[in-house]
Parts: sequence; structure tokens; C-alpha cells
Amino acid sequence: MEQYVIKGGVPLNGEVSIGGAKNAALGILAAAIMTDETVTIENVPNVRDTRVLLQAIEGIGAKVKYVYNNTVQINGGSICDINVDYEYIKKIRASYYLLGALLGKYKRSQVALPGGCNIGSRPIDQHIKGFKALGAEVEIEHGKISTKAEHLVGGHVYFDVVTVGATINLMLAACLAEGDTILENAAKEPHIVDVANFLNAMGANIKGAGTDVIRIKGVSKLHGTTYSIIPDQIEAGTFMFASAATCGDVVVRDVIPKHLESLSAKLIEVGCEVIEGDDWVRVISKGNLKSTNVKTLPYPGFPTDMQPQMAVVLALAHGTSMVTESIFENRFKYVDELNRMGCHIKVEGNTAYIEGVDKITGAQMSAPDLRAGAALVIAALSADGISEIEDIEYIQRGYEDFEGKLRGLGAMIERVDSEREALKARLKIG
Ligand SMILES: CC(=O)N[C@H]1[C@@H](OP(=O)(O)OP(=O)(O)OC[C@H]2O[C@@H](n3ccc(=O)[nH]c3=O)[C@H](O)[C@@H]2O)O[C@H](CO)[C@@H](O)[C@@H]1O
Ligand SMILES: C=C(OP(=O)(O)O)C(=O)O
Repeated sequence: MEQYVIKGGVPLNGEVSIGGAKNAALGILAAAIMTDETVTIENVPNVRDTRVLLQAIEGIGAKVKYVYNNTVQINGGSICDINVDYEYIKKIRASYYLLGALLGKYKRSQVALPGGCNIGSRPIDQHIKGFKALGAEVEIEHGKISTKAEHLVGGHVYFDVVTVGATINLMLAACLAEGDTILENAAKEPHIVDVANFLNAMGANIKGAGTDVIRIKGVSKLHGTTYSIIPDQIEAGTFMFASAATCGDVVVRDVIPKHLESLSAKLIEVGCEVIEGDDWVRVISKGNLKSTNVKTLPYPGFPTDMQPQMAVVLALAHGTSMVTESIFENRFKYVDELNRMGCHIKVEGNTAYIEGVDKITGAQMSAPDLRAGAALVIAALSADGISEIEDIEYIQRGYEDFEGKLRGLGAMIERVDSEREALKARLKIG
């Protein structure tokens, strides 16, 4: 099993380039199968989740070609199966985008119930309600969810909760339904807009993405296109917060600063200097961080996917901070690990009460999920001494060459896959 060996205490310094957004890529790769023509997608992050989705897409008969590292061509003209049976697909959340994409294109679909990070109960009732509003029958049996529609027709969907996944899934299905669909109380995340822009580039007619009402006029077919995925807001935020926690000075390049506003605002509140350019953000931290409170909210609020990384910054700030998680009920699993490093964090209900400490020390830890794993890496980079982090396959779900990019900023981090290599890494960096 692979693990990271990290020697902390080095302020991160330099420039890092951010890749394409994982959560946009997952929607876009699924959408690409909805035409029989070839689609070229650039800036696809080469992470575990996109690789798994591409294998599943190949598994149903589509042609997938890596043109270069981050450019992928997909041709859905040879799809011969609507049953997505690939064994790993159930482990990722975005497997459910194939439900909407196949339902739109072939009027039926079958996919294993989705997985993703274990951060809460994660129901899919809003996806089901939406598909039904478009005239589909939906069944769950033997761990699979199936949809079918004699006639897929436009419908009116009011989402009871703001949901990224259901908003994207309904856009996918509705763009090839007959007639008009209105999605109300839709999610507004940048990746919703990116998926809508991609579908429009394929010939769909979607208006209002990025607001809470999305209007879709069904079209009879979609066509090929070339499209570049937006930068990953969460990867960018992770490096910004790593700079803050390590007293660093990091320029995060190839980003859309507007998408990072909630993160920059919190960094300024805790006492960092944040300078923005057209496509870069520089975060300078001189230590002396101040406490603050944070509550996760749908975009443009503070993202739940940055909550663990924020908690690490606050664990090193002077005073008491409160972090309230309002999206997922089980997203504090990293707290025990941080407390083993010397942090003072107590969780009550959906709030973590954080008493800042002056210093933390390296420890052996295990990543409980993707973003919590990234947060433990940030903590290890700020700690005295050596840390070892296991279960890093979670981190690899969403960060391309995380350790390489951190090393480029001066971090002492090695990825190893045996005890012997771990020992060698400890000797090398220790
Ligand atoms: C692959 C992907 O893009 N994952 C992101 C997506 O997850 P995901 O799409 O799963 O998250 P949602 O936005 O759907 O979930 C938001 C809230 O709605 C609830 N809910 C959702 C659907 C539903 O049918 N019923 C329901 O009650 C969820 O339990 C949660 O409390 O958005 C989350 C919120 O920004 C991010 O943390 C994830 O990184
Ligand atoms: C929770 C996340 O992903 P998923 O929804 O795929 O589990 C994430 O990207 O932080």
C-alpha cells in the first residue's frame, strides 16, 4: 500500500500550476458519450476518478484515446451496452452521471449505485425525482439503479436541496428530451456552468447555468466538439491553504480567481496576504494566524470540499475558531488524526471547536477520505518532524501528482509503497 512520508517545517515557496477540475471533468466525460461524433476534451486531470470513469466508458463500447497527458478523445458512436457493470464504477460518485447521459441518449440506463467519499449518507432521491419528472421509470434492484422512458419529455423540477450531482444529471438527461425543462433551486458551482457550456458546445440549448433556475430546450441530437475544462477550484484552494499553514509564499497559477473568492476572503480574515492576478493568486503567510469561524455552504459559499484544509489552518491560528459543516454529516473524520499531532479540536454535532496551538508534531496517520487526506498532508507539512500518511489512494482520487507539485514548492515529501522504501525515505528527508 502506498503512503506519504513527509518531513514538516519547511515553508512552501514558489509557483504551482493547477489542473482541470475533477468535478467538472466527471460530468463532461460522461456527457461526451451523448453524441456519436468524436469529442476532444482538454485539461482533463489525470486522477484516479477520471481514469475509472474513462475505463467504464470504454467498458460500454465507446472509444477512448489519450491524445496526450491531459487531452482525451471520446467517441460514443460504438456504444453497445447501457449497463455500466465495470466493477470499480460503484466506488466513484460520478458513476451516476452515466445514468443521466445514457438515459438522454438511449432512453434507458443501468449503473451500480454510486460510491464516492464516505462523508455522509449521500442519498440520490433528487436525481430519481428529476428523472421521473422527465417521464422515466426508475428502479433500484441488486445494488443497481435503472432508468427507462418510452418518451423522455421536458419537465419542471424543484430540487428540495441544492445538489450538484442531481443538477448535472438532470441537465444531461433533459438536453436530449422532447420539449422544455426547468430546474429550480439548482446548484450554481463553477463546474455546473462548465458542464452546461460543454453541452452547449455539443449543440444543447441550456440557459441560466450558474443561477438557481436552469432552462433547457431539448434538441434531437448532439455533435462533436473540442473543449477545455476549467481549473480545479479545490486543488487551487488546497495549495493556497498549504501556503497559509506553512508560513509560505506560493503563487497558484492557471486559476480563475473569481472561483476562489470565498477561500481568499477566509485567508485574509486569518491574516494572510492574498494578491490576485488575471489567472493567478499569491498567498503569503507570515505566521501569526488569527482565529475565525467558517460554515460550509453551496457555491458561492465556502465549499465543503475545503472544510478539512481550513480546519488545519485554524488549528494553527491564535484563539478559538468554529467550523460548521452544513452539507455532509460525516466530514470530521480527520479530527482524531489532527489531535494526535497535538491539535486541540472538539467536535459537537456538525461543528468543530478549534483551540489554536503554536506547534504540532509529526505522526503516523491514515487518510479517511480525499479532502481529509489532503488536510492531513497540509498538517504534516506544518508539523515538526516526520509524518507517515497511509491510505493515500483516497488523495489520488482528486489530486494529480500531488507530491510532485508540493516538492516543486520545496516540500519534503516522498511517495513510497513498502516499509523498506518508507525507511529509505525517512533517512533521505530526515
Ligand atoms: C463528484 C462530485 O462532483 N462531487 C461533489 C458533489 O457531490 P454530490 O453531487 O454527491 O453532492 P450534492 O451537491 O448532490 O449533495 C449536497 C447535499 O444534498 C444532499 N442530497 C443530494 C442528492 C440527493 O438526491 N439528495 C440529497 O439529499 C446530500 O446528502 C448533501 O447533503 O458536490 C459536493 C457538494 O459540493 C462535493 O462535496 C463533492 O465533491
Ligand atoms: C467528496 C468529493 O468527491 P466525491 O463526491 O466524488 O466523493 C470531493 O471531491 O471532495
